[in-house]
Amino acid sequence: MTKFKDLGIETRTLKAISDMGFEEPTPIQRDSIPVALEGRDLIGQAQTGTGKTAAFGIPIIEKIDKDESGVQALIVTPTRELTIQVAEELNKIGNHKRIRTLPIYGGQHIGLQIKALKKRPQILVGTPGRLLDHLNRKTIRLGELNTVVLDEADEMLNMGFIDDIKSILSQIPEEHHTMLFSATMPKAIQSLANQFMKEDREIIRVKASEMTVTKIDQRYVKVHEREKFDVLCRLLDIQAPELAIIFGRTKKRVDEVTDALNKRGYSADGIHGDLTQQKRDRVMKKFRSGRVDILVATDVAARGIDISGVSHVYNFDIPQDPESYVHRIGRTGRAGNTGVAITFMTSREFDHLKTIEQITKKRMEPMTIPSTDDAIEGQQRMAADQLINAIKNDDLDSYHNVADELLSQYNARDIVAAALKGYTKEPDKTPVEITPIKPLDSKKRSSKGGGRPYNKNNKGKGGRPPKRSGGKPSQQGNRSSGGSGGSGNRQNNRSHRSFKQRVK
Ligand SMILES: Nc1ncnc2c1ncn2[C@@H]1O[C@H](COP(=O)(O)OP(=O)(O)OP(=O)(O)O)[C@@H](O)[C@H]1O
Ligand SMILES: [Mg+2]
Repeated sequence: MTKFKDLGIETRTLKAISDMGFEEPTPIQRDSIPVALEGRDLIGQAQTGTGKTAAFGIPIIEKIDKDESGVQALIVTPTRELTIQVAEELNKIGNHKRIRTLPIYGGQHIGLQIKALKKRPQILVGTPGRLLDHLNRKTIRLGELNTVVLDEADEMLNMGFIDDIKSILSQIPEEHHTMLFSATMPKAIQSLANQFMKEDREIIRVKASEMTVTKIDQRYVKVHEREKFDVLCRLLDIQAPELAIIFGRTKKRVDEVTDALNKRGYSADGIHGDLTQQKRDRVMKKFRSGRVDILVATDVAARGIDISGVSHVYNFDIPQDPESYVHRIGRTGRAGNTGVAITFMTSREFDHLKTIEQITKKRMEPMTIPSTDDAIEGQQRMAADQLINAIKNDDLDSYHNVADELLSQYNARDIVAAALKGYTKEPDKTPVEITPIKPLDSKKRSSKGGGRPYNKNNKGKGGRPPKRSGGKPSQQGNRSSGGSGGSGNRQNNRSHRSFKQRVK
């Protein structure tokens, strides 16, 4: 079995890798690192969550020359959140070598970025728009650059970033090497490779019979549009995800589902391209730290985002194309963990489901809609788990006197049942407002091109363009919460459901 030290990596980087808890290289790392160390161009394709970041991050750190003062490596990513995450991972890999990586993304104060750039980071990670902005202002110079990575390269094509990328690449020295990484490499990527890469580029594809990770249990539920939200709540009650991501098609959808979940006592927050960067950062931090357990998102969170503990992904709306499906469900089942992905499909979207299955070469198992009774039982089982957990882990001595008193007066079965009832979140019927959306039009999808068509008018500066979250989102902020009432008295908020907290 190949070890990191067999790949020609120096001690300080090996130490950093070991600090990160990586014991041995993943296949994409094993195959890519030597090629990248040689300075050759490469296209790397491997399933979601299999360590592509370190596959380019480790050789980049290895090749940085600390005696040079300019930017030596540039990583371009499609979203701000991914930029932040990739920069964090590179800072970890370069920790002992003291290599500085700086994230550069739209929505963040440009003055602060200029200040940080003056500290001379050796590596930049950024979104195309903001990088270009700095290049135009001459606050970033790439005269000493020797490595460029396009992470999620196909997505940057979909988003119409090609012209920005061309402009960026036109400002770097002739002598450089380029790496493209993604879990999906539709045919359109070929023209990108022809334009930007050397002919002797290496294509590294980690062989897998399916495009998706086998450890993700993939299912679909056939639902009516109007049933979707209630079915979602029942599934959450039964499956009790550790952390879950729910993908919706539009920004409005994300706002509505987030509000509705909170009204029903779940702890959810939403993310999409219309939120300020501060809000986006806050939401991601809350979700990463587990302060909310449900992230409701447009596809803005589908690519590359790595959050441990995401046990379930729900496609509240079936994704527009198979690539989007692969990336969305790939937010779970990462780094060898298991995961569950459930896709809601209305009867007119069957063609879409079939297209996804064809491209991923994986069948989704049908699932029947759980009943309210199933949901109640699911909740009771969760309550029982909490009780058992407390019996095993908590100091219960101070409760024994009262417990003995109860046992002398009541039957043990009733006492346990009452305790369980106290911890059980009974099905919540609080009215919520979810505006129905039209099913996907099956004619829209062309499976050949691989993803959404390139549309340069959709380009946005430094962040997500408005296109794929659809709708007319700018007016969503003042939406009334509908005739729900009674949302303030929830006591079953998920974040307050631990046994200890509820006892108090
Ligand atoms: N060699 C390794 N051993 C153990 N864990 C690893 C290793 N390499 C990476 N990881 C971890 O695996 C997780 C997924 O890695 P990463 O985000 O790089 O995946 P990816 O292939 O880029 O996925 P995506 O296609 O979704 O972008 C991260 O938490 C990372 O820290
Ligand atoms: Mg990645």
